[in-house]
Amino acid sequence: MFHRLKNDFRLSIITLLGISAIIGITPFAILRFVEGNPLAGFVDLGILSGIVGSLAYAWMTGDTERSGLFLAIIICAGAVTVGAVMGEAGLFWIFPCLVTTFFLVSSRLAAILNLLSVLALMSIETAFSSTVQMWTFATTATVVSVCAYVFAYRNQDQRERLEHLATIDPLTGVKNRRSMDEELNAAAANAERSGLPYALVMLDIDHFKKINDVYGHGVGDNVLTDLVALIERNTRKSDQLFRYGGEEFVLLLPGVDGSSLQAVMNNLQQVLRRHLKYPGGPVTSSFGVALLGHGESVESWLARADEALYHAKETGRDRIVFADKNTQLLAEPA
Ligand SMILES: Nc1nc2c(ncn2[C@@H]2O[C@H](COP(=O)(O)OP(=O)(O)OP(=O)(O)O)[C@@H](O)[C@H]2O)c(=O)[nH]1
Repeated sequence: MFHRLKNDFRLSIITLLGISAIIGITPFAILRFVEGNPLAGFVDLGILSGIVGSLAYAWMTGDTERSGLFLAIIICAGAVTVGAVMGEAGLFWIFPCLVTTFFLVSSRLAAILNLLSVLALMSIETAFSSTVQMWTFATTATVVSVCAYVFAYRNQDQRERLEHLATIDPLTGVKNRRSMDEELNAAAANAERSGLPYALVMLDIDHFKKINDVYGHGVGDNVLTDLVALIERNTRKSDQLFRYGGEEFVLLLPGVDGSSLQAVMNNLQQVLRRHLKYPGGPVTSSFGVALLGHGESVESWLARADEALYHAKETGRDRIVFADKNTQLLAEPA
């Protein structure tokens, strides 16, 4: 539970706001009934049920986009209804709602929802005691919305930047090992659900240390970026490349097995042999390839590909080694 809250920003916001709203609104709902205003009491109860429903939906399905939107609509509609039913005393509820929407949906959608809510309230004659009060309300609501918009925009921008820094390898621009773990787990879950075959390739540049030692790290870096460009140009859009560490990469190939996998690998090896170069000549690579077995864990899948790569290195480099389902190694002709 804490893991989900920590890793899913919107879920944590929905949970925090949902619980705050429940704690904040419940005493008012009770008070309305005690004071003999059942209409307002039922409005509060309706809002509370909507919030609880969105919260439960978010936790059960993980679909925080839809539940966030649902929650934003409920609180805006709720605030407008409270303003309509209670008049002046109910108007203040719109202000926390105007800020909250920016945490639940995209900034643009939040701005639209806020505008619609303020216009809806302004169209209810009984909600305001005078025209001056109505325009004062409209102005303050706009100021609050604009400030919340600027804050949410900056916040989202910074979050995206942080996410980029945490998941992308700065040298090559491909995803790093951290994102790889997530993607491999997602692939294994999808394979289990849909039966789609997945292949994993561990690729390691041969004698890379020599390139660095003789020509310097700058040349080594260029070889790494050239390798990534070549692989990306010669694989499908659905394939994903990750930097596993140093001069080692992992390529995740969905939807290939058997002979098509062999063809993909042979083509990739040829492309790299032909086009990957450093000032001292061509650069070769070794490959360990493993198909995801039925019910196999990601750890075992990676270990088999790693073992196959080790075998490729041990048996002369510049080779593709396929690991079969039972972790026995099948050396392919280079
Ligand atoms: N230029 C550059 N070098 C790196 C980077 N990351 C790791 N390396 C170097 O990669 C080299 C890896 O060397 P080894 O693990 O001995 O592998 P190798 O020389 O390729 O030998 P084999 O894999 O056995 O063929 C080391 O010299 C690291 O310093 C990087 O980002 N840029």
